[in-house]
Amino acid sequence: MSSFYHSCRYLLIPLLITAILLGLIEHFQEFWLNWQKTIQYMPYWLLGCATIISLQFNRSRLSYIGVLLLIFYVFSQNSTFNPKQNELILIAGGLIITVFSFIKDRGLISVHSLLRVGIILTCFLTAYLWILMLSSYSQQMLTLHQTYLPFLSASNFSRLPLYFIGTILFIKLCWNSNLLHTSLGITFLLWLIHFSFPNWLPLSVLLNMIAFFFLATVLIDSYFLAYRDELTGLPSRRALFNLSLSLGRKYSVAMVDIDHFKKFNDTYGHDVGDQVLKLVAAKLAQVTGGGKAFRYGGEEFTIVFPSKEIQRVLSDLDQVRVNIEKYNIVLREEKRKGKQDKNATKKRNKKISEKQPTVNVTVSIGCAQHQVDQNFEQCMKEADKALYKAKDSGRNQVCT
Ligand SMILES: Nc1nc2c(ncn2[C@@H]2O[C@H](COP(=O)(O)OP(=O)(O)OP(=O)(O)O)[C@@H](O)[C@H]2O)c(=O)[nH]1
Repeated sequence: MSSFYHSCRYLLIPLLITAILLGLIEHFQEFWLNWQKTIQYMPYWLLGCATIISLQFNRSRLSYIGVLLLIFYVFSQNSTFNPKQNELILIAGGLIITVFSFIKDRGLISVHSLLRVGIILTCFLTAYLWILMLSSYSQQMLTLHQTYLPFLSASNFSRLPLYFIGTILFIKLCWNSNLLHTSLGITFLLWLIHFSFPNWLPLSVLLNMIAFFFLATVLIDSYFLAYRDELTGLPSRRALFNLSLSLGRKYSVAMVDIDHFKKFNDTYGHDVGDQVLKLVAAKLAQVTGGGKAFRYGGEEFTIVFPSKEIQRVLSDLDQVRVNIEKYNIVLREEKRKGKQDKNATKKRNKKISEKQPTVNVTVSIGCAQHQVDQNFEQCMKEADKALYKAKDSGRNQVCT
């Protein structure tokens, strides 16, 4: 369920937005056609900005593609391509986008830049060789086409490598969906649309859309970097203090701490400890009663109940405590050592999956209600005192 939610958030929703945007742009064509001159200049600015900002935020793949799209746009404004050149650019572009979805972001001025330039040239060379093969061995290709893929039109057959890599890119997006990959997928889609339906929407409009997605990716990613905890996915301490500014007079705060977590780490290792932190975070995120969970730091979490008195949240907190206590955590061994340990890890994994050992953790919770003349930090301190009380009284309980 959570992976479906993840796919929806990072893949299906942006794809839906793209489809809606395309529909709206087409529907309101007569309005924006009056602005066509301005729209024609916009890709220079928008793509230029997207390229520079992506670079600033270490999203060099978007910068590379932004620069290539700008170069293509400049050329297409000043000259026309013949059909073979068109096919070459289409296939090479598709290849570059797909390969870029498999490599990592690196600084622009580094040894990796040479590799990226090499990749771009190789993609052009591969597309060129395919086009050359189509024309040099036209008879053999025609036989191949008619024997194995007769349902494809001649133009679709010549784009076969593109459809093949498009499928690979789509599988990659489903497998490992994040905003950057989705942005690359949408670029691929709009690229294909431009070459398949050249008279549908002007290139400038499609490039403006791509620039919009690049900018949105960088901005949303930076927001998550600033306000989300990377390990657990919960909002971070910064997000907690942001929320505190918008709280009214009535609210309750709970501090949650995993019991004997040091011992747990020492027994099972830091990687398993991380797994447990993620699972506890997932349970805390499901707290009822309108509570919002945050990772405060280390193995400590905070839950804020806006507009709630303490008496109304204690049962919700106790329920979440029981949920965590009852949850059987299946231990999964993670790859945490070098290659030499691979075989040993495989053996361990096999053993674990045979026996499926499980562990349980408990949490202690301290809760306080905001008092008049108290600020947020003071209220948290009260919750922290209650947490110590819960620890001193034997742990695995909620105290006020
Ligand atoms: N795996 C993992 N461990 C962490 C992380 N952050 C903090 N810890 C560990 O959490 C443990 C906290 O231990 P303590 O503060 O001594 O408390 P405790 O063992 O939970 O004991 P009580 O709170 O008294 O029940 C330390 O061992 C930290 O190394 C993290 O991100 N991942």
